[in-house]
Formats: sequence, structure tokens, C-alpha cells
Amino acid sequence: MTSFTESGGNFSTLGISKWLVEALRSMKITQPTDIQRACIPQILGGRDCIGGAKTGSGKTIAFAGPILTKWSEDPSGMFGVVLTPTRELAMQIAEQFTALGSSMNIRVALVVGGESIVNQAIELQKKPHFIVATPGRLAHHVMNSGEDTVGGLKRVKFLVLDEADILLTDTFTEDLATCVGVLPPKTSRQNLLFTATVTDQVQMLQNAPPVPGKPKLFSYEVESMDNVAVPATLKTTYLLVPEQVKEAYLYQILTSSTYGEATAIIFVNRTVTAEILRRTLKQLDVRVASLHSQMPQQERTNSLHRFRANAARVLIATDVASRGLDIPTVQLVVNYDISANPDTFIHRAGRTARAGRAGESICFVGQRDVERIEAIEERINKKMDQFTDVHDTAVIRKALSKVTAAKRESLMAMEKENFGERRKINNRKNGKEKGYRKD
Ligand SMILES: Nc1ncnc2c1ncn2[C@@H]1O[C@H](COP(=O)(O)OP(=O)(O)OP(=O)(O)O)[C@@H](O)[C@H]1O
Repeated sequence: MTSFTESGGNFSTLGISKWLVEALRSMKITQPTDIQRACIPQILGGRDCIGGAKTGSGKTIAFAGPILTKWSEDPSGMFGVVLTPTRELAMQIAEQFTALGSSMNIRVALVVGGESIVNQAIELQKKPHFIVATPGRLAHHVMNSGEDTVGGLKRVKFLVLDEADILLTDTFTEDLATCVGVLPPKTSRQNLLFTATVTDQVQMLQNAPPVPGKPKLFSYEVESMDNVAVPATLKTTYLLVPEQVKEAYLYQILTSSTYGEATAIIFVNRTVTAEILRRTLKQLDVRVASLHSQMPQQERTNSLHRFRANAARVLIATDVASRGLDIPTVQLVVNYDISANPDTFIHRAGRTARAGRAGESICFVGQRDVERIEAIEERINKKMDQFTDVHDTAVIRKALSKVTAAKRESLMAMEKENFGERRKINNRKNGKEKGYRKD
């Protein structure tokens, strides 16, 4: 059974407020998914909650629904804080809260890196109902602003860690502690953790002893019948590709009769690869945008807008785009590079095949990637099929020479613009790029 199978009940019977049921209905959301059905009543009942469910299965409404219901009973002061690992995901969640709560005049502050600190402080002083933030930037405000700006945090009723597994890694420990340090004590707030990949750190919290004076933690993982960790509607394939001709294969796929119109995200491991690919594909007239941590925030935001609006149909991205982004039109995810962490595959591939839709993931496999693919197959409990839509001779004949020329020009332009040097300076300023930056 998938999370999108209807199995009775609706949002009203789960306890969601009438105004919010209406708001959901206007978005054509009427039947709760499994994770929503399980978690909403428990959260409304005052329990902390750890929710694990596949990508695209509706975790956001599983927490937004009950929080907004509770808030509307007493819509004053700062009510909740939602923390996420990336800026773009924070933007998306802030937009969702704003859209859902618009009829109730909700005020949502977005507090993320790369945007004006002063403007954010002004927003915080206006006492928004909700703060959606990346931990680094919220920690900055906590440490550098006065009571008038962050004092309201002392009274929030809810803390949400979305993509909890990554927020519980070392990268975020310090900032998370700073943020949580100014919230009310654990016993006086509800803590909600959601993730598609329940890691050992998340499990440790599941097994934590009960907090005296607090309802027992509710921990729920949606079980799939087949035990497969990716959506049932996701087709997973691999393609053996020699390192030197990866660009040509990618170009061939993106311009083939099957995928020539497809909306696609291409995941790479390094910002420099993203930049080379973006420039190369642009020269070859593919409508392309990119998203990585070496871009100024305004460019990141513009890129994502262009991609969402289909002004670009291919997005080249590092793992800043692998978590949570909900772009229903994405049909294809290419793992151009394979990540060393199998969970990363789950999140990347999860940018397609969302909410019961079909989608496809292709992994480019070089000689050194074989073990990584095996680890992914073991993690997701599913064997990938071989991708057969592209043929070597056709690739060589049609694509290689023009792709090589376009790549050469791209590299020359990047050298002229000093891309590598700028990257090193940025890395020194921000801590080394690991897909996530402390922002
Ligand atoms: N009950 C529902 N009925 C129909 N669509 C829904 C329902 N709940 C959520 N959706 C839609 O499903 C999509 C995926 O939801 P959401 O972004 O919350 O997934 P997620 O589980 O958080 O995924 P990820 O793990 O990738 O962050 C969204 O477009 C959302 O609007």
C-alpha cells in the first residue's frame, strides 16, 4: 500500500480545524496520507513526535496541519520554530505555512543565510507567529540580537526539525544547541522530528527515556509492504559510463526522444562539476539552471524560480537541492556522480515520483562507483535495472565532438573568470563545502 492510497478518514475527523480543512481543500488536498493519518491526532494530543516516511509522502502537512490548528486556537506571540538544513527548503516551508494560514493573517518569518540580517531582525521584532530557519542564521540572531528580537522564542510551543537526520549530524550540533538553548524547556514545548531516512541518531531519540510530566513520545515509521525505501512509483536504473564521456552521455539522454522534453534534476558531488555542466549544456542550447553553494543567494533563488516555472527544464545541483524540495513536475533525476552515503541517493531520487506520481532515477556508474551502487541497492532493498535507452555508438557519433568542444569553451571561460580561485576563497570563508553549509 502506498502512502497515497485512500483508506478512509479525512482531515476533519483527524482534528484539523475547519478553516484549515478548507485551505487544504482549495489545494486539492482532501485525503490524508498514512503519515498524516498517524501523526496528526498524536500531535494534537500534545505528544512529541518522530515521523519517518518516504520522500514525497506529505510529511510537511503532517506537522503543519496540527501546529496550525493549535495556533489558530490562540494566535498570539511566537508559536513555532521550524528548522531545516537548507535555505531553499526553508523558503518552501515558509511559503507553505503562509499559503495555508493566509485566511488567518498568519505572519511567518524566514531566517536563512545569504539574506539581509538587518531585515530579518526587523521581521523578528514584529513577533511573527512562525519562524522558519536554517540553524546557522537563527543561531546568529540568538547570539547577537537583544531581547526585543529573539525574546519571544522563550515562549514558542512547537519546535520542528524537518530533515531531522541531517540536522542531528555534527555539522549542525553547535548551531542547533544555540537555537534550542533559548526555547522553553523540553517539558513546555512539543518537539516534532520528521525525516525520510531514520538514522541511528534519530533512533537514539526514539529510544530515549520518557520525560517526567510529558506525554509519551510518539514514534511512527510508515511501513511499506515491500520494505523498499523509495516510492513505489520510482523507476530506478543505472548506466555504466566511462568517466571521460559522462557529459556526452548526459547530453544524449537530455536530448533523446524519450527525455528531450523532460524536467530533470542532475545531481553532482562538487560545485565545480555543476558549473562546468551548466555552462556546457547552455552552450548546447539546453534550457539549464544550477543550484549550489558557491552561487550568491539571489542567483540561487532565481535559478530555482526559473526551474519551478519551467523557464529552465534542467537543474544542475549539488546536495543543497537534495532535501525536501517539492517540484511536482520533475520527471527525471540523474545521479551524475554517486554519493558515498546511500541515504543521499534516497533524498536525491525523492525529488521525483512525489505524491504518487511516476518518476525515474538514473545513476551514472563509473568504475569506482560499483561499491556505492551496491550499498544503495542494499539500503533501499531494491535492485536497479540497467538503463538501455542510450547506445554507445550513437553517443560517440552524435554527441561527443560537440559536447567536448562546448566543455572546452566552458573551462576556458571559467579559468578567465577565476572560478577556482573564487571557490577557494569562499570555502575558506564558509568552511569546506560538503553539500551543506553552516548557514
Ligand atoms: N494528503 C495529501 N493529498 C494529496 N497531496 C498531498 C497530501 N499531502 C501532501 N501532498 C502533496 O504531496 C507533495 C509532497 O509532500 P511533502 O513535500 O510534504 O513531502 P515530504 O514527505 O516532506 O517529502 P521529502 O521527504 O522529500 O521532504 C506536496 O506537493 C504536497 O502538497
